[in-house]
Amino acid sequence: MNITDLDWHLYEQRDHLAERLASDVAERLQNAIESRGGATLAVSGGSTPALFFEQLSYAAIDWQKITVTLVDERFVPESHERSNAKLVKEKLLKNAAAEVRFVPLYHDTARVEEAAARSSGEVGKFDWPLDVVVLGMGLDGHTASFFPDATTLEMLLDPSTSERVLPVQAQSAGEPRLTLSLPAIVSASFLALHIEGENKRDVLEETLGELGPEFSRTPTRRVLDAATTTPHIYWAP
Ligand SMILES: O=C(O)[C@H](O)[C@@H](O)[C@H](O)[C@H](O)COP(=O)(O)O
Repeated sequence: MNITDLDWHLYEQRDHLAERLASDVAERLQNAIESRGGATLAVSGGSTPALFFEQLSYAAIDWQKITVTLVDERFVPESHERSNAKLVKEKLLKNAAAEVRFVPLYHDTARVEEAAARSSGEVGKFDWPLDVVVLGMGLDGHTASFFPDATTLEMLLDPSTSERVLPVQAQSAGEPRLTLSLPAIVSASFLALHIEGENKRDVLEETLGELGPEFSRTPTRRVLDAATTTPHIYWAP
């Protein structure tokens, strides 16, 4: 994978990026609805996507035929301030998108592994592959919840797993996580990586230049390398 194998969408301002990403995602979802009667969208959490979610919530598309889920989730209940489901419900599930079907990943189980097994079964009932997946990236090169210090990183990045959702234990993650698996992400018909700021641009360019063996590359690079369609990079300063 190198810079020319990606579709770059660069903007001067974050609000322009949010408008365009929302428009591109909405178009892909509506196209999926027109071709097969439904569409699936998986979004990431964190601090970057709020403006994009707000813009997407106004899209005039057939939201009642769309299912939204998360790329990853912290193992906390929706009432918790760190919940990605909370973020999505506050920023995306409103306006035109208010009634969309949302499938969270968190379950109130004793162990994150049990929650992963339950959500794996639930998202496994979707029409696969997903139509749209929007990823973020951390400054450590993680994407989804594929943290470089995850105890089971190679399992998380296993391209042959049949699991759709996996549990994650990683010191740097803050709490146990739930994440879509690598094949669930990279098989998306439209795969977008949404990053903002110079630091993340530098991290991305560094990871694209990695020459070491595959297993030593950052998780973001491993995902981009495994993508079945040309990944779209959305960036603003
Ligand atoms: O649960 C999460 O935190 C996200 O899904 C995660 O993968 C996120 O995309 C990156 O950590 C970037 O987060 P920021 O947007 O906060 O920089």
